[in-house]
Amino acid sequence: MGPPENAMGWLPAGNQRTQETHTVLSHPPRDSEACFEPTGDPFERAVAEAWPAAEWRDVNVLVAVSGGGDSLALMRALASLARARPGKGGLIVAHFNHALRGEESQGDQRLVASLCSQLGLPLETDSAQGEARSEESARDERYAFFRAAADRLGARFVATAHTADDQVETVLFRLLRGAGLGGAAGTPRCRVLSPSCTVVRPMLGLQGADALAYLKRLGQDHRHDSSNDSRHFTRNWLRGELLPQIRERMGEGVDEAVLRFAEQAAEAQLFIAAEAARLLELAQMPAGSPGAVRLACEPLSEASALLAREAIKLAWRRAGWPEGAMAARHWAELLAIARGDSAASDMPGAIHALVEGRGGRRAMVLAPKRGQ
Ligand SMILES: Nc1ncnc2c1ncn2[C@@H]1O[C@H](COP(=O)(O)OP(=O)(O)OP(=O)(O)O)[C@@H](O)[C@H]1O
Repeated sequence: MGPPENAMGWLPAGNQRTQETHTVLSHPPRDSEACFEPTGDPFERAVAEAWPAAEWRDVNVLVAVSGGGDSLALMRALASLARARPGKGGLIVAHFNHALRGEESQGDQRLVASLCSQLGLPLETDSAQGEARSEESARDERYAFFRAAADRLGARFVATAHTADDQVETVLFRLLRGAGLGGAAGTPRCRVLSPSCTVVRPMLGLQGADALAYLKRLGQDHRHDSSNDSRHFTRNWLRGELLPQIRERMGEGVDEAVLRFAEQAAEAQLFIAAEAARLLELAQMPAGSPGAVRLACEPLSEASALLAREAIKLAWRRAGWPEGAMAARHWAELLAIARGDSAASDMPGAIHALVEGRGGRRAMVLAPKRGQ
């Protein structure tokens, strides 16, 4: 589906109401000149530099707005930039009400809705059906909502307001929990959400303090998420207690140091991924039976352990087998089997590994166990 268009570049009238749980409110811009006058504000310039308007003004963009300071700043900046540089696309605000904080969650939604109405931006919302079991499941629900909304509204991008502060927290948090190089690379600037939609994070290089200063200049209120004050969740403790202590002890430069490390990790990860894909091309053989994966052992034995392990992981991922149950020792075991250092065995996730052939013609076959 191409991006819907109408005279203003917003949604066609027929798209304004599509599902019971979704609402798209299209308001005539009230006091629009005051709202949209490009201010030449440094924050807007920084957002424009990170994500040039030429990349998004001719397509529909969902702006993910929670009601907190970062995402309201992104919404205001993109709205101002869109006004300064009109195109064929439109901004649509997307808010997911997790309904985890009672009246506070309703207040978040009201603030987002009222700002949409003030700026003349369409709003797409949905609410959680039950209480999310974990932060992960809440996030999954939110991204499922973004995916469905982007698909239905023909949005090419979902823009989120992750900042450099979020990135520092994410990288430290993952390292402390035992991330590999990929995890240490942090949140990517872009990621594919669906075949037709990409998540972009134009504020990854900006700080939350810049966003708040911008809102202050605009006289724009924002919401405070009281659950962030609780130290119950490790991530909040890291943000609220550990990081301030680290900064006090080691200076503000620690943030830069963590971000530089994350960038290097991302670069290294990209390089390794490309090399692993090349190695897999050499190793992959016709599977023989449906759902199975057959890999020639020779190229895997000759390559470095790092690349061979990554090639096996890639084959596993491409087969669509779950990675959750695979710990580092399981990947190491598969590698040892491929290299002839260990006998074939059962892997978690109901996959069986066996070795066929001899010498230079050995192949490792991975296949779901019978009856699974
Ligand atoms: N309820 C929400 N509705 C719409 N957008 C949201 C909502 N919550 C978060 N977002 C978007 O996601 C961004 C990051 O939010 P937050 O840091 O809370 O998410 P996270 O779960 O830590 O990260 P991730 O989105 O990578 O999983 C926000 O700045 C905003 O753009």
